[in-house]
Amino acid sequence: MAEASRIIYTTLVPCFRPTIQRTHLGHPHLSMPRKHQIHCSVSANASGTTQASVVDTIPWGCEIESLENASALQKWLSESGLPPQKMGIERVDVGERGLVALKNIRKGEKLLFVPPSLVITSDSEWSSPEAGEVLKRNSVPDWPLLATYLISEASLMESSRWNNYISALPRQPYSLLYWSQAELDRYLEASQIRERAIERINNVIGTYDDLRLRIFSKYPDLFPEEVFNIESFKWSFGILFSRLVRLPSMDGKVALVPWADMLNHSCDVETFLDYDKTSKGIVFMTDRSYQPGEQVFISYGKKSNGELLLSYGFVPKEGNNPSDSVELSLSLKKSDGSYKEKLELLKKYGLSASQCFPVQITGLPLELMAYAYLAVSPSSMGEKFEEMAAAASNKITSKKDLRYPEIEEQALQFILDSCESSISKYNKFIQASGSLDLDVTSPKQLNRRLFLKQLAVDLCTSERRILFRAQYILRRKLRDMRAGELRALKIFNGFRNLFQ
Ligand SMILES: C[S@@+](CC[C@H](N)C(=O)[O-])C[C@H]1O[C@@H](n2cnc3c(N)ncnc32)[C@H](O)[C@@H]1O
Repeated sequence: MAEASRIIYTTLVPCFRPTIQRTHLGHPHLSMPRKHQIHCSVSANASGTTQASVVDTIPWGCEIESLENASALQKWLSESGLPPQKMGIERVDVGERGLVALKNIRKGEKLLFVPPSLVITSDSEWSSPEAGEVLKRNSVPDWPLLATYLISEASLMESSRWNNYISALPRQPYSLLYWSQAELDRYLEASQIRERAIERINNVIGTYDDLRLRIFSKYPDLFPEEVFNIESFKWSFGILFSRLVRLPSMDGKVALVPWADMLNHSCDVETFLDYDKTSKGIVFMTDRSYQPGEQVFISYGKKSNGELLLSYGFVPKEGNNPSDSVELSLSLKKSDGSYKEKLELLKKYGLSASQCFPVQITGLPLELMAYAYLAVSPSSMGEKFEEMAAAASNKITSKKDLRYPEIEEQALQFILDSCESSISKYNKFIQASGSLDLDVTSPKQLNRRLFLKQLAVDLCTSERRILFRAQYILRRKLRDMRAGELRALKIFNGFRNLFQ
């Protein structure tokens, strides 16, 4: 039971991310139309690991480029209380479907006004009230509850009040949840996002297994396995990861907001969705003006390209995302005489012998420097180990800007070595990517592979760009330090000659 609730809990809690604060809710221009993708999925095998299997998709939702369901959605929304809009759903260059200005929209205007009655939250009424009761009695947290709610409502088709909304949702949301283990290994080997995707897939599988064991198996009439299975859960979690918003003015409540969730992400805007207490609706305030025909964007939050690929299945164009970062992994050396002592301190501060830190184009985080100090410090600096471990963690508020001039050069060299070993993995993948498709046997498979490969190449190129910058900064710093040391040595030798 404790293990079961841990699985549900971990599904909801983002994994440890030192330094960068992430906030809210998010394809590059690809040469390949998405409709040619084959639907391939990840499922659990007996050992709990993931494996690839080509399966039928779920029977509801639509192909994302289908505007037919989108017009039924607009009609239903306006009949259900959505006020007249200055935007309409159209096919767009960025994001396939999106909201496009129908009239001039000024900077600073509030748009949308989706009433709470049209918003899906954990408090929404269930078309099958008994099913909702069972989940609430078992204190199922918001995310798994909403995932089950979506499947329950979707399976009821026309009998659900959300039928028009669900029919317009993508049948296969774009997210790494839909990449097989082999695809993740093949295309994302160089990037730490591969581990994040595997962790997320396993969390979804774990959450489903937990619900099945604890609840669904006990109420098979309410939760039949033909409907509530790993395929439908992968779909509903894919929808949640790519569409759920956190509403700051509703105490951070998470919600699916029909209509608003047709807005695509742009790294150039900072505006996000929230509940407006005055108009009593979900709104966003434009931070630029739009002409009729222009696509209107919001921000899904300050997310790296890897995070956008993980949850939303797209990668912004290289250099377009000011919040982009790459995870650099540092590890304690097993040969270190103080390995055990250092590891224990790291654990005390929630860290491990191998730790990832987000590096941005603007520089390296202080936590990473503290970890590097700890990794290279000799046993004679034992009394400093704890402050280094503490500063490497993002859990403390104490001084993080540590400086130990006597080991600074070694620490910087240690980071540079990790950075260069990571760059060589990216180089290997990007160079090999031209030949990755030679073993494809069918045109359908070729299309999917080209599509995934393009996303992976875009991601790896943007991550490597940040590492190149870090490499440049580190090399320059080390060169300056070494030149300074040489100068100091020359001066010292000059003095010594003077006194000889
Ligand atoms: C909240 S939905 C937005 C509406 C979506 N385009 C639709 O038709 O349902 C998020 C999804 O839109 C797409 N998307 C959003 N912003 C994008 C962007 N800047 N580039 C490419 N795709 C984007 C991704 O497929 C993402 O998973």
